[in-house]
Amino acid sequence: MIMSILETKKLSRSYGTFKAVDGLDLNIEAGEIFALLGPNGSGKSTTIKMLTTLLTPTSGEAFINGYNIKTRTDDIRRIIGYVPQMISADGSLTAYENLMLFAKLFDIPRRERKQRVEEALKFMGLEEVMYKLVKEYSGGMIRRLEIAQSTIHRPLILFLDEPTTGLDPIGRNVVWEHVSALRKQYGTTIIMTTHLMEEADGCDRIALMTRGKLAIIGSPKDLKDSLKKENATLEDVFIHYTTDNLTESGNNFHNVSIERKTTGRLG
Ligand SMILES: Nc1ncnc2c1ncn2[C@@H]1O[C@H](COP(=O)(O)OP(=O)(O)OP(=O)(O)O)[C@@H](O)[C@H]1O
Repeated sequence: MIMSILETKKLSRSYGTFKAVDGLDLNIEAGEIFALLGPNGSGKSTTIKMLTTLLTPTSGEAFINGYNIKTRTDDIRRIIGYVPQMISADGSLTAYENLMLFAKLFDIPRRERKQRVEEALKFMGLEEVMYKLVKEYSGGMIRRLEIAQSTIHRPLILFLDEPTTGLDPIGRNVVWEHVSALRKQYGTTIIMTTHLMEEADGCDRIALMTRGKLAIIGSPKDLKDSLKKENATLEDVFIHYTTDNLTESGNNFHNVSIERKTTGRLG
């Protein structure tokens, strides 16, 4: 039997009476590159925050490497890395100094720190700029530094919240290459949120969320095949599963047709 490295059972989180994540069931295998996809406000970041122990679930359960996220937060923090949406590197320090801070934070033994920091910077392609101030870095370089920071302790799972937002296609590709290399070299499981179909298409599996619930889960091919439409794209999948049924929305067919007739008369 293949062991899941991450499992959630009816995982839920409410803000007041609003259910941001509503009964999420997920199983993620070790070494997968897994994407959480969905419209703004569908609950992706809330899910990541619960799984990284930053937010307590309202109900349901989740296990990471067998540890319960409610009771084993310290154990979980030791085996995960997290790159949030917001910038987490200090611009007034060099990359080397930023990474040294994280090496101390993660209790890397003093005698190993220098070597581990240099290795991590090299792995992310930053060895030539490691003594430059981070405020002089491009967006892509900052992202790679943040990934180096969050993986200095060689976590089993790396969580990335929209890792390539705001980057140009070249910066995006470089970040993506380095993320893939982490999986290849260290077997790191990667769980990311993204709004980019192209990025999701490169993942092993995708969980498409809408209104806090799982709409569909599977490989990019499974998702496209589910539409039973020739040459379906992930964008088609996204629209199909996340756009409100016309009869459910305020702008239903009846309203739209009345509006169009009125527009026609005005024209
Ligand atoms: N601290 C909070 N208090 C109240 N509501 C919140 C809070 N954080 C998130 N929400 C709401 O919960 C819902 C889910 O938010 P979340 O940030 O998880 O969505 P998301 O899918 O990550 O969105 P985006 O793609 O825009 O990052 C949204 O409606 C959001 O407004």
